[in-house]
Amino acid sequence: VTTWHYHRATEPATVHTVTMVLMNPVISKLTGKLVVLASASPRRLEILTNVGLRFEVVPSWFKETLDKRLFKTPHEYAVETAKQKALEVAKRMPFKHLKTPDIVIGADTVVTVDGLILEKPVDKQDAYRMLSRLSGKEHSVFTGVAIILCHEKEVIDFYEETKVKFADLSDDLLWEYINSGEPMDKAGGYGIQALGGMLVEYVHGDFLNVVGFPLNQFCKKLGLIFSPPGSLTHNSAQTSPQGSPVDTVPPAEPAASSPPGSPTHNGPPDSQGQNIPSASTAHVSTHVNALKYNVRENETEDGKEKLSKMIELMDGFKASKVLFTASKLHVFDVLRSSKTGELQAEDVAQEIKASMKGTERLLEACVSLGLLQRTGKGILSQFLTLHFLLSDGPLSLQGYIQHCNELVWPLFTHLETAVREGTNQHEKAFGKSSDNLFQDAYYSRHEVKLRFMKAMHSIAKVSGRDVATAFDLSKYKTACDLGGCTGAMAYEFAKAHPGLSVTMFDLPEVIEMSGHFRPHDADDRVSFVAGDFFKDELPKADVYILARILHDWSDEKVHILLSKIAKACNPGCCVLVSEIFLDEDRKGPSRGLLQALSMTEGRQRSASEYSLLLKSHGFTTAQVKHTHNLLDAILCVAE
Ligand SMILES: Cc1cn([C@@H]2O[C@H](COP(=O)(O)OP(=O)(O)OP(=O)(O)O)[C@@H](O)[C@H]2O)c(=O)[nH]c1=O
Repeated sequence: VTTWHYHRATEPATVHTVTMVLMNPVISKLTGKLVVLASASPRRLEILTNVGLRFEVVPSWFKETLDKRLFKTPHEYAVETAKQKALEVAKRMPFKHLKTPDIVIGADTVVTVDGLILEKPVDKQDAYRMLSRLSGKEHSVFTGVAIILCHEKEVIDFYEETKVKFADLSDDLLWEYINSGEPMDKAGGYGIQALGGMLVEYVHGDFLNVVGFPLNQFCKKLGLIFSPPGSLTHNSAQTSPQGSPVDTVPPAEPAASSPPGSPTHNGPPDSQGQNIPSASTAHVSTHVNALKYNVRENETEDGKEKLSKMIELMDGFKASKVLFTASKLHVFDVLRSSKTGELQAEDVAQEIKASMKGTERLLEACVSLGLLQRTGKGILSQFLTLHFLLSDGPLSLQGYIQHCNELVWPLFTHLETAVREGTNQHEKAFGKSSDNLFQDAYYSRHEVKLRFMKAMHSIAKVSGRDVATAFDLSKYKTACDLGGCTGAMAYEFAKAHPGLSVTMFDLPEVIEMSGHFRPHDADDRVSFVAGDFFKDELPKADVYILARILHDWSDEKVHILLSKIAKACNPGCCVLVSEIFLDEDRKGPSRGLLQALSMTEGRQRSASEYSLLLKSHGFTTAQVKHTHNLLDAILCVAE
């Protein structure tokens, strides 16, 4: 066990330290607490020492092996790594060192360029590859920081970005620099604080962040945590870009959502018989223990921003219903069909057969929400949203909007009961229970079935291209879209991959109606096969597509389906799962988490959870793609 104690005696002068402490009341708040820096970086030690912080150094044993592909952004990767480094030390200390720290600080610095994350070079050649990539370009340095409050079981995390531009560097200069030995223990292969400073043309942002620790933001965060009530001096620190400044985490649970390769944190209890918090089981608290409520808080910019967020949330349901109603009454179609694309409120009222007063209010609300535009002469459709709002057209979301209005809205009116009982509220909302969601709720009556299919069709149309082009599938000849509904996704795959024939497989009653949705120029490489993917034999294919399927089912049912696919697959064949991927810490996206509230037996999962489910059936994750569209995608190959 390596523990380095930092001794005050090594400081140059006591007077100097006292001045520091006085200058920084935040740092002095930590006096008397056992603060641990979970880092072997001499630069972090120096930065924190220089401001008078007293701490112990216990380098983390956490290996930086998280799968980078599972993170949407480099800073999420850096923050998660910092969190894992700090958690490892927080868990180990009570056992190996027989003391529980008050605070553990972890950090991780990465350099990003050309969409790549660069960490410490493994050898000289690697350093050369990194530095020559950085030559003549601007790059970003992200440091993720995690502060663990061990007794409160809270993790505060944040990151800082600094932009650095390198001059054009000759090979001779690069090799001379590499041979100095400086690059080897530094992210991106350089040290801006030493010889590496000579490579730099400019720095935008916090210099110390590049060196390895964003001191300024760190102090602001400490201010947020330790300021006494009534003092606003430190409460103005910016909120973590990760979300709320402090997230409360409960005692550790099995790390179901940990990315592959990350350790689980359901370790043994600490000396007080409590578990150290685990970052992988994110539980959100709206109440921040460490921040006492301050009545004048809403006078600050931050307070005002939070108030407007609250107002937005309180009114959110009204805004949704305005969109649903305007869409159902065909307001957008009516505006489009007018010769000028512009109408007076009374013309709209007449066309949609509604009262003048009601129509006027609806149109005004639509203008305020950015759905319509008011001109000198009347009301106009917003060009940018129009193609989503019309009832026809390639990118129409009308089907999904109406599904939200007719099915999801009634379910959400029973949310309280759904939360209390943990069950779906179909019976309360629609007067009948649904044991089999698809047979009983979605595909029961003709019009309900059509509405559900229109909803799935619009999602597939809007997201299909991004999903179909997410991965290179050129080596595959056949694909099977399981539960492909109207075939919209299958047609997108056929369009994106000229060498691919796609079988659309769905229940007979769905296939029967899919003709309504067939495009005029239907590609004959798409064929339709009827069957139940839980009961019937699956068509043979090189690629199995599961778009918006798995979230509807429990892990148990998912395993049944995946084992059938695994049996049908030859080595090298693959499964492409397309869903909303939850962030690894389950803090977002809210679109996915809100959808989960009206789910029946299914659940929303992160990319690594899908990856683990597939791994247990012999599929290795090849790539993950966050599309920034309605659905993300993961490609897993049979071993
Ligand atoms: C860009 C840059 C980086 N660094 C050092 O690069 C390491 C990053 O690696 P890490 O994984 O974040 O930390 P580590 O050194 O492995 O320590 P640990 O916290 O124990 O993981 C840290 O040292 C930083 O100072 C510099 O010293 N100067 C610079 O200009």
